[in-house]
Amino acid sequence: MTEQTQEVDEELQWNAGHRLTEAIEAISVTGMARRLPSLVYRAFALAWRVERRAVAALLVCQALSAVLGAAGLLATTGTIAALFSPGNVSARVVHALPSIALIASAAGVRALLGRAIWALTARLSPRIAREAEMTVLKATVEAELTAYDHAGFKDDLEAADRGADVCVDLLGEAQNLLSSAASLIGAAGVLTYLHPLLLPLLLAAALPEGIASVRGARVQYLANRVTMSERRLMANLRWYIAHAKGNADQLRSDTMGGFLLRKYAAIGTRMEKVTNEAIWKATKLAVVGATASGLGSLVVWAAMLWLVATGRMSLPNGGAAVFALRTVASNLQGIVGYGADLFRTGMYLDDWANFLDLAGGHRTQRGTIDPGRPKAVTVESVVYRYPSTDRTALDGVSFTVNRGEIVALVGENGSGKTTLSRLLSGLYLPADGAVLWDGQDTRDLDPEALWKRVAVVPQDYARWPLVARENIDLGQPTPEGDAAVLRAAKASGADEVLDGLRSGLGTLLAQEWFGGEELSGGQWQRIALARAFHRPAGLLVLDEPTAALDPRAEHRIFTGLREIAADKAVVLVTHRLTNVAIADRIVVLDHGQVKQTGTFSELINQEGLFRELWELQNDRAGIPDQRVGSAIPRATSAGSEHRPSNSGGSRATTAPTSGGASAEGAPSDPVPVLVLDSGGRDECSGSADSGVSAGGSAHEAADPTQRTDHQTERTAR
Ligand SMILES: Nc1ncnc2c1ncn2[C@@H]1O[C@H](COP(=O)(O)OP(=O)(O)OP(=O)(O)O)[C@@H](O)[C@H]1O
Repeated sequence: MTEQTQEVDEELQWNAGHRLTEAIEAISVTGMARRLPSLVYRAFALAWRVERRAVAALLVCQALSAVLGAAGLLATTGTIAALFSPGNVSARVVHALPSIALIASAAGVRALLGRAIWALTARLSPRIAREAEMTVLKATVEAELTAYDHAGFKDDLEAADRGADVCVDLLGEAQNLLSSAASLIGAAGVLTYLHPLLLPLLLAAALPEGIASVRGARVQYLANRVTMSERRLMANLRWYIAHAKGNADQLRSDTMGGFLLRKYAAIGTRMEKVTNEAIWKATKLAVVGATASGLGSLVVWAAMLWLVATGRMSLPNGGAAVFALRTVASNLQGIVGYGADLFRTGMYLDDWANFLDLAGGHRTQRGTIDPGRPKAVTVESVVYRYPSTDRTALDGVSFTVNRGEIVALVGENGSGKTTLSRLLSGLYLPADGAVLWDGQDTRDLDPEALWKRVAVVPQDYARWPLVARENIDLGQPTPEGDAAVLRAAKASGADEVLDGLRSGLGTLLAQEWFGGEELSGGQWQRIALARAFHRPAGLLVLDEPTAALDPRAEHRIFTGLREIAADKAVVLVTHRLTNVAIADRIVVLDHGQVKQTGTFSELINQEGLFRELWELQNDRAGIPDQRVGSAIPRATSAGSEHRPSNSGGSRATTAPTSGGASAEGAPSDPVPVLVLDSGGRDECSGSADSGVSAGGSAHEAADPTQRTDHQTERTAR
């Protein structure tokens, strides 16, 4: 058995916030109780940010309700005392009437206040939650891109989302706790007045249940936090299994369904185990707490009976104490229950607050200089390492791209091209060395101002669920409005896409949304290019900008690129080496280091990685149909000059040969090619050697370097 097969497969898992879990485990029950006032304060502070008047009204209603509660209880005592006093019954009832009237009016006004409190809380709660969500979103948008490469960032983000969600309960719980506490204070005062022994006894009786509730809340929160990573993983898998439209075909054709469902079920089982353990633990705590408190209550009632029986408390006071005891007990229970709820909510709220701090840790804290459109962007001995790995993605890279120039980045997979393009466009900051925009370090530049000067077409461009216009102007129209959008669309070939849309620029590009239209991969890439051309940028970064384009569209991009580059610095990342011939300079990367720099003709004429890659790209000796290879300009023949004119992309000048033999001289079967026009019609059929393309150009059909990788591969098959 090889060493490799002995290794255990890594489990699919996200990074749980262990440090947070440990911190929570360390919190004592008294510590937790001490936190409650600060949580109440936090809830009201959040509400205050949302609507001050409503909060003020809420507090006034609560204070009034508490005062009326205490007054009602005192009146109860007065009523009982009057009823138990000596004299005839009617005189006693008359004597009790004012107290009874007070009890009734206090209860009525309290009921009204209760409705007002409910309405105010219901009005404020969703707004608090939205405010909390907005804060999370804002912190996320303001975080450095590299935050997403940090282990645990997304977990923390999800916890923060959850924290924002529970904010909807926060005010209700805080206000319930507050009102229980206010009523308790009134009732406790009355109880102490009736006999000082009763209140401490009652508090002692309620304590076990309180402790158990808070501990139970902690147990449940911890389980929730621990399983959060799993839940996120399940949500991701769900997306891959059911929602990802792009995967749906492969899931079926690769018969992956069963395998992924088993993975999904396994995570669910793992999660259930943790949840069940937590439920069991919380239930045990609750039972122990309730039993202890129940026994405590027995002691309290026994004590009261003893006080009355031994004459230490009068009978009327004993009657009033029954009411007071019940009120205090129910308020205590309210405090325990709402306190535990609030404590749990508070833990989620901590996640929210911690995320804001963490995002603060990643928040873009750079300079404030507005760089303007750069004349030159220089990479100076740049080193970059992704946070999750010790490997160096870029190691001492240096070069300059000037306005009006096109610099191509070339290299094998993983050599650092995309990373470098992100550093150039200020999305990442180097660990060492510097990226200079007209001599100014990107660390010192205002990131927003910098990004306004950059247009990037990344490998994975966003397919925003917006209308076509917004997908091109990105919600940032220029004073020219649609004219500028259409000009950009024309430059990228997206004008043809727009022509086919039901409502032109106003068409919603999201099929899954009612009424939306769906574009093909290449059509989306044209839109992504139009986006970049529309931006008033000084630096244009194109990362495999034509990977999904058909030969005609790709030709259009490369013939127009020089014109677009006239007033911009352009960085082009591509594996299709024919296309890099347009560049003024080519930087060849290998394992994060610059291996070669030069023009196309310089590099093609010297031994080195570039020439090696070029030859490999053009070598189709292993492909049975040698006719495909025969149309490719060979490195040896390209040695003199393969750079096309500035106005155009390279075109094959060699007509495809007919027939053909493999490298070994064996005859090969012609490869059938089916050519469809844009309407899906079978325009013409033939073999690869027929030299006919969708556009009818023999040149384009014959030159595989003008095709997408996908097309080339299909033709080869
Ligand atoms: N988010 C990330 N976290 C950790 N490592 C990363 C991350 N993105 C890229 N890398 C690593 O950085 C190195 C350079 O990656 P990069 O994407 O820049 O290469 P590339 O030249 O653009 O590759 P390709 O030609 O495949 O697009 C690789 O080793 C890759 O594994």
